[in-house]
Amino acid sequence: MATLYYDDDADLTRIQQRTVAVLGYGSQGHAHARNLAESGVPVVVGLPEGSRSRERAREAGLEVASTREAAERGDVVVVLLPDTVQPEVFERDVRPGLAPGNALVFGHGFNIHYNQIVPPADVNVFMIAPKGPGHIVRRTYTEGTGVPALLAVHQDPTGDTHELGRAYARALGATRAGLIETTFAEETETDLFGEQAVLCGGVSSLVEKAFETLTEAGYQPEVAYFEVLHELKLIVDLFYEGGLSRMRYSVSDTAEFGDYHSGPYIVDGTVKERMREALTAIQDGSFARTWILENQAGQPGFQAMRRRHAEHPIEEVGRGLRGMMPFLPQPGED
Ligand SMILES: NC(=O)C1=CN([C@@H]2O[C@H](COP(=O)(O)OP(=O)(O)OC[C@H]3O[C@@H](n4cnc5c(N)ncnc54)[C@H](OP(=O)(O)O)[C@@H]3O)[C@@H](O)[C@H]2O)C=CC1
Ligand SMILES: CC[C@](O)(C(C)=O)C(=O)O
Ligand SMILES: [Mg+2]
Ligand SMILES: [Mg+2]
Repeated sequence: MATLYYDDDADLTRIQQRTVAVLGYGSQGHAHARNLAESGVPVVVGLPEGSRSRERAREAGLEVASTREAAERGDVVVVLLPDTVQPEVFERDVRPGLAPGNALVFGHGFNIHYNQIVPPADVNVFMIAPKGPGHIVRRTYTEGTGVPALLAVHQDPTGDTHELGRAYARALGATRAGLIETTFAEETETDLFGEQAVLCGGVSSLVEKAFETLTEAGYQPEVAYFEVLHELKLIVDLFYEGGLSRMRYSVSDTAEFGDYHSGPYIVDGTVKERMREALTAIQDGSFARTWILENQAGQPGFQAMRRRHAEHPIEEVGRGLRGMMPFLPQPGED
Protein backbone atom coordinates (compact mmCIF):
# COMPACT_ATOMS: atom_id res chain seq x y z
CA MET A 1 0.00 0.00 0.00
CA ALA A 2 1.41 3.41 -0.98
CA THR A 3 2.16 5.98 1.72
CA LEU A 4 0.42 9.26 0.96
CA TYR A 5 0.82 12.69 2.54
CA TYR A 6 -1.55 15.65 2.51
CA ASP A 7 -1.33 19.27 3.74
CA ASP A 8 -1.70 18.32 7.41
CA ASP A 9 1.36 16.05 7.15
CA ALA A 10 3.67 18.93 6.17
CA ASP A 11 5.06 21.84 8.21
CA LEU A 12 5.30 24.75 5.78
CA THR A 13 7.64 26.73 8.07
CA ARG A 14 10.45 24.22 7.42
CA ILE A 15 10.75 25.47 3.85
CA GLN A 16 9.75 29.08 4.57
CA GLN A 17 12.91 29.34 6.74
CA ARG A 18 15.22 28.44 3.82
CA THR A 19 16.31 30.28 0.68
CA VAL A 20 15.29 28.20 -2.31
CA ALA A 21 17.29 28.57 -5.54
CA VAL A 22 15.21 27.41 -8.50
CA LEU A 23 17.51 26.72 -11.45
CA GLY A 24 15.60 27.07 -14.72
CA TYR A 25 12.38 28.89 -15.51
CA GLY A 26 10.81 26.52 -18.04
CA SER A 27 7.75 24.36 -17.66
CA GLN A 28 8.47 23.16 -14.10
CA GLY A 29 10.85 25.96 -13.07
CA HIS A 30 8.32 28.79 -13.45
CA ALA A 31 5.66 26.78 -11.59
CA HIS A 32 7.93 25.85 -8.66
CA ALA A 33 9.38 29.36 -8.35
CA ARG A 34 6.01 31.13 -8.45
CA ASN A 35 4.10 28.64 -6.28
CA LEU A 36 6.83 28.59 -3.63
CA ALA A 37 7.11 32.39 -3.60
CA GLU A 38 3.33 32.72 -3.19
CA SER A 39 3.51 30.18 -0.35
CA GLY A 40 5.85 32.56 1.53
CA VAL A 41 9.17 30.90 0.64
CA PRO A 42 12.20 33.12 -0.20
CA VAL A 43 13.04 32.24 -3.82
CA VAL A 44 15.88 33.20 -6.13
CA VAL A 45 15.69 32.04 -9.73
CA GLY A 46 18.97 30.98 -11.36
CA LEU A 47 19.31 31.64 -15.11
CA PRO A 48 22.25 32.28 -17.49
CA GLU A 49 22.95 35.93 -18.37
CA GLY A 50 21.47 35.64 -21.86
CA SER A 51 18.36 33.70 -20.87
CA ARG A 52 15.13 34.74 -22.53
CA SER A 53 13.26 33.82 -19.34
CA ARG A 54 14.97 36.37 -17.09
CA GLU A 55 12.46 39.10 -17.98
CA ARG A 56 9.43 36.83 -17.46
CA ALA A 57 10.69 35.80 -14.01
CA ARG A 58 11.28 39.44 -13.04
CA GLU A 59 7.82 40.43 -14.32
CA ALA A 60 6.41 37.77 -11.99
CA GLY A 61 8.11 39.63 -9.12
CA LEU A 62 10.90 37.08 -8.64
CA GLU A 63 14.54 37.81 -7.92
CA VAL A 64 16.87 36.55 -10.66
CA ALA A 65 20.58 35.76 -10.41
CA SER A 66 23.10 33.81 -12.47
CA THR A 67 22.86 30.03 -12.14
CA ARG A 68 26.08 29.96 -10.12
CA GLU A 69 25.13 32.83 -7.78
CA ALA A 70 21.66 31.39 -7.14
CA ALA A 71 23.12 27.95 -6.41
CA GLU A 72 25.58 29.52 -3.94
CA ARG A 73 22.86 31.50 -2.17
CA GLY A 74 20.31 28.71 -1.92
CA ASP A 75 20.18 26.46 1.15
CA VAL A 76 17.88 24.40 -1.07
CA VAL A 77 18.90 24.14 -4.75
CA VAL A 78 16.24 22.87 -7.14
CA VAL A 79 17.52 21.61 -10.49
CA LEU A 80 14.76 22.22 -13.05
CA LEU A 81 16.85 22.28 -16.22
CA PRO A 82 16.45 19.86 -19.14
CA ASP A 83 17.64 16.43 -17.94
CA THR A 84 20.42 16.29 -20.51
CA VAL A 85 22.02 19.62 -19.52
CA GLN A 86 21.83 19.02 -15.77
CA PRO A 87 25.14 17.08 -15.35
CA GLU A 88 27.26 19.80 -17.01
CA VAL A 89 25.55 22.69 -15.19
CA PHE A 90 25.75 20.77 -11.91
CA GLU A 91 29.53 20.29 -12.15
CA ARG A 92 30.20 23.85 -13.33
CA ASP A 93 27.76 25.98 -11.35
CA VAL A 94 26.15 23.96 -8.56
CA ARG A 95 28.76 21.69 -6.97
CA PRO A 96 31.15 24.59 -6.10
CA GLY A 97 28.41 26.37 -4.09
CA LEU A 98 27.04 23.40 -2.14
CA ALA A 99 27.70 23.48 1.60
CA PRO A 100 27.25 20.57 4.02
CA GLY A 101 23.61 20.32 5.08
CA ASN A 102 22.28 22.06 1.96
CA ALA A 103 19.54 20.28 0.04
CA LEU A 104 19.63 19.40 -3.63
CA VAL A 105 16.24 18.81 -5.23
CA PHE A 106 15.20 17.20 -8.52
CA GLY A 107 11.88 17.12 -10.38
CA HIS A 108 12.69 13.77 -12.00
CA GLY A 109 15.15 11.04 -11.05
CA PHE A 110 16.97 10.51 -14.38
CA ASN A 111 20.41 11.87 -13.49
CA ILE A 112 20.62 10.37 -10.01
CA HIS A 113 19.21 7.00 -11.06
CA TYR A 114 21.48 6.65 -14.10
CA ASN A 115 24.52 8.02 -12.15
CA GLN A 116 24.98 11.12 -14.33
CA ILE A 117 25.12 13.28 -11.18
CA VAL A 118 26.79 12.03 -7.99
CA PRO A 119 26.25 14.67 -5.28
CA PRO A 120 28.59 15.13 -2.31
CA ALA A 121 27.69 12.80 0.59
CA ASP A 122 27.13 15.65 3.07
CA VAL A 123 24.30 17.19 1.02
CA ASN A 124 20.64 16.14 1.41
CA VAL A 125 19.10 14.96 -1.84
CA PHE A 126 15.40 14.56 -2.49
CA MET A 127 12.96 14.63 -5.37
CA ILE A 128 9.53 16.18 -5.76
CA ALA A 129 8.26 14.89 -9.09
CA PRO A 130 4.91 16.39 -10.07
CA LYS A 131 2.69 13.96 -11.96
CA GLY A 132 1.68 16.62 -14.46
CA PRO A 133 3.03 19.31 -16.79
CA GLY A 134 4.50 22.43 -15.21
CA HIS A 135 1.87 24.76 -16.65
CA ILE A 136 -0.84 22.70 -14.94
CA VAL A 137 1.17 22.68 -11.69
CA ARG A 138 1.01 26.48 -11.86
CA ARG A 139 -2.61 26.77 -13.00
CA THR A 140 -4.00 24.38 -10.39
CA TYR A 141 -2.08 26.17 -7.62
CA THR A 142 -3.71 29.50 -8.56
CA GLU A 143 -7.11 27.75 -8.60
CA GLY A 144 -6.57 26.44 -5.05
CA THR A 145 -6.05 22.81 -6.08
CA GLY A 146 -2.88 20.96 -7.06
CA VAL A 147 -1.14 18.25 -9.02
CA PRO A 148 -0.11 15.06 -7.17
CA ALA A 149 3.62 14.46 -6.82
CA LEU A 150 6.09 11.78 -5.81
CA LEU A 151 8.61 12.25 -2.97
CA ALA A 152 11.86 10.29 -2.78
CA VAL A 153 14.86 10.79 -0.52
CA HIS A 154 18.24 9.74 -1.95
CA GLN A 155 20.57 11.06 0.82
CA ASP A 156 19.72 12.30 4.28
CA PRO A 157 22.88 13.34 6.14
CA THR A 158 21.04 15.79 8.42
CA GLY A 159 18.15 13.45 9.21
CA ASP A 160 15.33 15.85 8.30
CA THR A 161 15.20 15.58 4.49
CA HIS A 162 11.84 13.87 4.48
CA GLU A 163 10.23 16.67 6.52
CA LEU A 164 11.82 19.27 4.24
CA GLY A 165 10.55 17.40 1.19
CA ARG A 166 7.00 17.32 2.53
CA ALA A 167 7.18 21.05 3.31
CA TYR A 168 8.46 21.76 -0.21
CA ALA A 169 5.61 19.72 -1.71
CA ARG A 170 3.09 21.66 0.38
CA ALA A 171 4.50 25.00 -0.82
CA LEU A 172 4.20 23.72 -4.39
CA GLY A 173 0.53 22.77 -3.89
CA ALA A 174 1.16 19.04 -4.31
CA THR A 175 -0.02 17.93 -0.85
CA ARG A 176 -3.47 19.36 -1.67
CA ALA A 177 -3.81 16.50 -4.18
CA GLY A 178 -1.57 13.83 -2.61
CA LEU A 179 2.16 13.21 -2.21
CA ILE A 180 3.27 9.58 -2.66
CA GLU A 181 6.42 8.15 -1.15
CA THR A 182 8.66 6.44 -3.72
CA THR A 183 12.30 5.86 -4.68
CA PHE A 184 14.38 7.51 -7.41
CA ALA A 185 14.38 4.17 -9.28
CA GLU A 186 10.61 3.75 -9.19
CA GLU A 187 9.90 7.35 -10.20
CA THR A 188 12.43 7.35 -13.05
CA GLU A 189 11.37 4.04 -14.55
CA THR A 190 7.59 4.57 -14.23
CA ASP A 191 7.78 8.16 -15.45
CA LEU A 192 9.78 7.25 -18.57
CA PHE A 193 7.48 4.30 -19.24
CA GLY A 194 4.31 6.36 -18.76
CA GLU A 195 5.41 9.15 -21.10
CA GLN A 196 6.60 6.71 -23.79
CA ALA A 197 3.81 4.12 -23.68
CA VAL A 198 0.77 6.24 -22.94
CA LEU A 199 0.93 9.94 -22.07
CA CYS A 200 3.12 11.26 -24.91
CA GLY A 201 4.17 8.44 -27.25
CA GLY A 202 1.21 6.07 -27.13
CA VAL A 203 -1.55 8.67 -27.27
CA SER A 204 0.13 10.87 -29.92
CA SER A 205 0.74 7.88 -32.14
CA LEU A 206 -2.85 6.68 -31.72
CA VAL A 207 -4.18 10.17 -32.57
CA GLU A 208 -1.95 10.63 -35.64
CA LYS A 209 -2.80 7.18 -37.01
CA ALA A 210 -6.55 7.60 -36.39
CA PHE A 211 -6.47 11.04 -38.10
CA GLU A 212 -4.60 9.54 -41.08
CA THR A 213 -7.07 6.64 -41.29
CA LEU A 214 -10.07 8.97 -41.46
CA THR A 215 -8.61 11.55 -43.86
CA GLU A 216 -7.14 8.89 -46.18
CA ALA A 217 -10.67 7.41 -46.34
CA GLY A 218 -11.93 10.81 -47.58
CA TYR A 219 -13.44 12.32 -44.45
CA GLN A 220 -12.98 16.05 -43.80
CA PRO A 221 -9.78 16.81 -41.80
CA GLU A 222 -11.74 19.20 -39.53
CA VAL A 223 -14.20 16.45 -38.60
CA ALA A 224 -11.29 14.04 -38.00
CA TYR A 225 -9.49 16.62 -35.81
CA PHE A 226 -12.51 17.17 -33.57
CA GLU A 227 -13.20 13.45 -33.38
CA VAL A 228 -9.77 12.09 -32.44
CA LEU A 229 -7.93 15.01 -30.84
CA HIS A 230 -10.20 17.76 -29.48
CA GLU A 231 -12.73 15.34 -27.97
CA LEU A 232 -9.94 13.27 -26.43
CA LYS A 233 -9.51 15.94 -23.75
CA LEU A 234 -13.23 15.88 -22.96
CA ILE A 235 -13.17 12.08 -22.62
CA VAL A 236 -9.95 12.10 -20.56
CA ASP A 237 -11.52 14.68 -18.22
CA LEU A 238 -14.02 11.95 -17.32
CA PHE A 239 -11.18 9.44 -16.66
CA TYR A 240 -9.62 12.07 -14.39
CA GLU A 241 -12.84 12.70 -12.50
CA GLY A 242 -14.03 9.13 -12.04
CA GLY A 243 -11.82 6.61 -13.78
CA LEU A 244 -12.66 4.61 -16.90
CA SER A 245 -16.09 3.83 -15.38
CA ARG A 246 -17.16 7.47 -15.40
CA MET A 247 -16.34 7.73 -19.11
CA ARG A 248 -18.30 4.52 -19.77
CA TYR A 249 -21.23 5.87 -17.71
CA SER A 250 -21.30 9.13 -19.68
CA VAL A 251 -20.89 7.85 -23.24
CA SER A 252 -23.64 6.10 -25.19
CA ASP A 253 -24.16 2.34 -24.92
CA THR A 254 -23.14 2.18 -28.58
CA ALA A 255 -19.79 3.80 -27.75
CA GLU A 256 -19.35 1.57 -24.69
CA PHE A 257 -19.99 -1.57 -26.76
CA GLY A 258 -17.54 -0.30 -29.44
CA ASP A 259 -14.98 0.29 -26.68
CA TYR A 260 -15.09 -3.37 -25.51
CA HIS A 261 -15.51 -4.76 -29.05
CA SER A 262 -12.79 -2.87 -30.98
CA GLY A 263 -10.43 -1.39 -28.34
CA PRO A 264 -8.61 -4.66 -27.49
CA TYR A 265 -8.47 -5.52 -31.23
CA ILE A 266 -6.80 -2.21 -32.14
CA VAL A 267 -4.51 -2.05 -29.09
CA ASP A 268 -3.90 -5.79 -28.81
CA GLY A 269 -1.54 -8.12 -26.99
CA THR A 270 1.36 -7.33 -29.34
CA VAL A 271 1.20 -3.73 -28.10
CA LYS A 272 1.64 -5.03 -24.55
CA GLU A 273 4.66 -7.08 -25.68
CA ARG A 274 6.24 -3.93 -27.10
CA MET A 275 5.36 -2.05 -23.92
CA ARG A 276 7.35 -4.70 -22.00
CA GLU A 277 10.28 -4.19 -24.41
CA ALA A 278 10.18 -0.43 -23.87
CA LEU A 279 10.10 -1.00 -20.09
CA THR A 280 13.11 -3.34 -20.30
CA ALA A 281 15.07 -0.69 -22.24
CA ILE A 282 14.29 1.79 -19.46
CA GLN A 283 15.18 -0.66 -16.68
CA ASP A 284 18.49 -1.83 -18.20
CA GLY A 285 19.59 1.73 -19.01
CA SER A 286 19.69 1.31 -22.81
CA PHE A 287 17.02 3.99 -23.42
CA ALA A 288 18.97 6.41 -21.18
CA ARG A 289 22.19 5.62 -23.07
CA THR A 290 20.49 6.27 -26.42
CA TRP A 291 19.16 9.64 -25.21
CA ILE A 292 22.49 10.71 -23.69
CA LEU A 293 24.38 9.76 -26.88
CA GLU A 294 21.77 11.55 -29.02
CA ASN A 295 22.51 14.73 -27.05
CA GLN A 296 26.26 14.27 -27.25
CA ALA A 297 25.86 14.08 -31.05
CA GLY A 298 23.91 17.39 -31.09
CA GLN A 299 20.37 15.89 -31.24
CA PRO A 300 20.22 15.21 -35.02
CA GLY A 301 17.59 12.46 -34.78
CA PHE A 302 15.54 14.25 -32.12
CA GLN A 303 15.39 17.51 -34.10
CA ALA A 304 14.45 15.68 -37.32
CA MET A 305 11.61 13.82 -35.55
CA ARG A 306 10.47 17.07 -33.89
CA ARG A 307 10.24 18.77 -37.31
CA ARG A 308 8.50 15.83 -38.98
CA HIS A 309 5.80 15.52 -36.32
CA ALA A 310 5.30 19.31 -36.16
CA GLU A 311 4.50 19.19 -39.89
CA HIS A 312 1.86 16.45 -39.58
CA PRO A 313 -1.39 17.59 -41.26
CA ILE A 314 -3.29 17.28 -37.97
CA GLU A 315 -1.18 20.15 -36.62
CA GLU A 316 -2.07 22.46 -39.49
CA VAL A 317 -5.79 21.71 -39.29
CA GLY A 318 -5.70 22.12 -35.52
CA ARG A 319 -4.03 25.54 -35.69
CA GLY A 320 -6.85 26.89 -37.82
CA LEU A 321 -9.61 25.42 -35.68
CA ARG A 322 -8.09 26.52 -32.38
CA GLY A 323 -7.71 30.04 -33.81
CA MET A 324 -11.51 30.13 -33.91
CA MET A 325 -11.76 29.19 -30.21
CA PRO A 326 -10.62 32.28 -28.28
CA PHE A 327 -10.98 30.43 -24.96
CA LEU A 328 -7.95 28.29 -25.88
CA PRO A 329 -4.35 29.58 -25.50
CA GLN A 330 -3.30 31.19 -28.79
CA PRO A 331 0.21 30.96 -30.36
CA GLY A 332 2.69 33.09 -28.40
CA GLU A 333 0.69 32.85 -25.18
CA ASP A 334 2.37 30.70 -22.52
N1 LIG B 1 8.00 19.49 -18.26
C1 LIG B 1 7.32 18.94 -17.24
O1 LIG B 1 6.14 19.21 -17.04
C2 LIG B 1 7.98 17.99 -16.30
C3 LIG B 1 9.34 18.00 -16.13
N2 LIG B 1 9.93 17.27 -15.12
C4 LIG B 1 11.36 17.37 -14.90
O2 LIG B 1 11.67 18.72 -14.53
C5 LIG B 1 12.97 19.08 -15.01
C6 LIG B 1 12.86 20.34 -15.86
O3 LIG B 1 12.15 20.02 -17.05
P1 LIG B 1 11.32 21.13 -17.87
O4 LIG B 1 10.61 22.03 -16.91
O5 LIG B 1 10.56 20.38 -18.90
O6 LIG B 1 12.51 21.94 -18.54
P2 LIG B 1 12.36 23.11 -19.65
O7 LIG B 1 13.04 22.61 -20.87
O8 LIG B 1 10.94 23.57 -19.77
O9 LIG B 1 13.15 24.31 -18.95
C7 LIG B 1 14.39 24.64 -19.26
C8 LIG B 1 14.90 25.82 -18.44
O10 LIG B 1 16.28 25.58 -18.24
C9 LIG B 1 17.02 26.66 -18.82
N3 LIG B 1 18.23 26.11 -19.44
C10 LIG B 1 18.33 25.37 -20.57
N4 LIG B 1 19.60 25.05 -20.80
C11 LIG B 1 20.33 25.62 -19.81
C12 LIG B 1 21.72 25.66 -19.51
N5 LIG B 1 22.62 25.04 -20.28
N6 LIG B 1 22.11 26.34 -18.40
C13 LIG B 1 21.22 26.96 -17.60
N7 LIG B 1 19.89 26.99 -17.84
C14 LIG B 1 19.46 26.30 -18.93
C15 LIG B 1 16.10 27.28 -19.86
O11 LIG B 1 16.52 28.60 -20.10
P3 LIG B 1 15.70 29.58 -21.11
O12 LIG B 1 14.49 29.97 -20.31
O13 LIG B 1 16.62 30.69 -21.37
O14 LIG B 1 15.35 28.74 -22.30
C16 LIG B 1 14.75 27.14 -19.16
O15 LIG B 1 14.55 28.20 -18.25
C17 LIG B 1 13.47 17.84 -15.75
O16 LIG B 1 14.20 17.08 -14.83
C18 LIG B 1 12.20 17.12 -16.15
O17 LIG B 1 12.35 15.73 -16.36
C19 LIG B 1 9.18 16.53 -14.25
C20 LIG B 1 7.81 16.48 -14.37
C21 LIG B 1 7.14 17.12 -15.47
C1 LIG C 1 4.31 13.08 -19.28
C2 LIG C 1 5.61 13.83 -19.50
C3 LIG C 1 6.35 14.17 -18.23
O1 LIG C 1 6.81 13.00 -17.58
C4 LIG C 1 5.37 14.90 -17.33
C5 LIG C 1 4.74 16.15 -17.74
O2 LIG C 1 5.05 14.35 -16.28
C6 LIG C 1 7.57 15.03 -18.62
O3 LIG C 1 8.70 14.52 -18.51
O4 LIG C 1 7.39 16.18 -19.06
MG1 LIG D 1 6.03 12.70 -15.72
MG1 LIG E 1 8.94 12.75 -17.55
